[in-house]
Amino acid sequence: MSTPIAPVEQKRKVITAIPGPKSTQIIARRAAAVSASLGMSMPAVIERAAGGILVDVDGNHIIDLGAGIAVVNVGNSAPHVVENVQRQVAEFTHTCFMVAPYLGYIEVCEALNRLTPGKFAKKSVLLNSGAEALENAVKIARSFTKRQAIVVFEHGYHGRTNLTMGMTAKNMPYKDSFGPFTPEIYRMPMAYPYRWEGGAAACEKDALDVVIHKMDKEIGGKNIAAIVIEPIQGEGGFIIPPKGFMPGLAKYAKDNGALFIADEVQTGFARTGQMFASEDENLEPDLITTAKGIAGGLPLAAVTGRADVMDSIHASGLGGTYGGSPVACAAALGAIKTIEEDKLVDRAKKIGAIMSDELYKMKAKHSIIGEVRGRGAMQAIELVIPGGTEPNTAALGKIVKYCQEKGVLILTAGTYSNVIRLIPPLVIPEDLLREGLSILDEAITAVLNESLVS
Ligand SMILES: Cc1ncc(COP(=O)(O)O)c(CNCCCC(=O)O)c1O
Repeated sequence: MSTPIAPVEQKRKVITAIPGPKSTQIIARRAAAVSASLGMSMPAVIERAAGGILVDVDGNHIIDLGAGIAVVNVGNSAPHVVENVQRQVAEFTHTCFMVAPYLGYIEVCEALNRLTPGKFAKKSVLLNSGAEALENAVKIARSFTKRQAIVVFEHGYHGRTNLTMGMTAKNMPYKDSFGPFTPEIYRMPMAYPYRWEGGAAACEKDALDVVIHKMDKEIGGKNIAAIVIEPIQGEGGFIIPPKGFMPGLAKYAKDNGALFIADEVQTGFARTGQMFASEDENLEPDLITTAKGIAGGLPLAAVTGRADVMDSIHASGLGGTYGGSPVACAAALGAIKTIEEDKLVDRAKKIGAIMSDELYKMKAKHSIIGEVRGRGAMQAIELVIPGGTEPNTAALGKIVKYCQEKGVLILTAGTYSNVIRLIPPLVIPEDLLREGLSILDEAITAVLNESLVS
């Protein structure tokens, strides 16, 4: 057993500039060794992390409001995850589940089949990344329905592989120069209340009809293999469709012999204050894709859905070398145990209420905030030029930089690069969360004052 390591103090500490001297040296090595294409939201090289804190190599303690893009919902190095992984990695690391099976993979599938919405028999297949889960969900849908058309939505994000780039809406940075993309992907308007012509009421009244009309006239319902949508669009900017939109799409799919696929890669595993966001309107998707929060930081993803659908694929039509690796499965069982034991679904609700309250207070003070939106521990503000709805991308960068310099990591999103999203670990202590939010408020004030001065 490895030697115990000191706990991470849950306190923000900024003892050097960020990046500090050691980070600066390592980042220079990063520049020399790593493709310049890779992003770097926070210029701080991390050496420890737990709870709501990231510790960099210079000893700075940074408040983490990003959770590695909604991955470490249970926190970095969560005890059950560490314990399971240490045991598993010492027992065996890989057999390839298609070659020689192992219990952990089966137990993760049993948990997914139990935890996902749907009062029908379910089965699962495990993969390595969200994009791979989407790839497999589309394969399964096309094979089951014997159809090809895949319906996706504006502002949607589904991955960076060729198929999932085609499904993803935003060109830069995800798609530009990487085409051609696979055919038979059809993008529909998204029910985006804040930016719908006529506003939220018109969106609730008209969006579903607009989409159904387009699917009927431009694709033909009988040609659709699947409708794929995120219950809350993540990279697109935490866009929440009005009530009725998702159920309406699910009904259309059912009425036309297509599958309804919920992409819960970012919304899944307690993030939204429910185990899965699909529960919010009692959706029972034919297939659900999951990843991110599933395994406490280890790479794992899944497609879970109707057993008749999952069993319709010819022998060995699904597979891959590493999918559902024993170590990732051990981590997932630890993460799921943590979510259930520590009641992180309820915790996400509490975190969401705190963040939403504070964001609305900020909105009352700052006209730069066009909208506050979110569900559970998945909250966002959309930044606009005061007095209108024009996206305010310039302010976004300045606010993020200010927060970074104060030792707070926040992430951005949005088709127009004007959304600040808050997706902290669900185990973040309340005082740290509130401190991080207060620094965000301070950042907005500072940027606004600067713009008034400059
Ligand atoms: C809904 C939804 N589906 C699919 C995916 C893809 O999951 P992978 O594990 O990144 O492949 C995501 C990943 N989102 C973060 C992408 C980060 C980046 O690449 O810049 C998602 O949010």
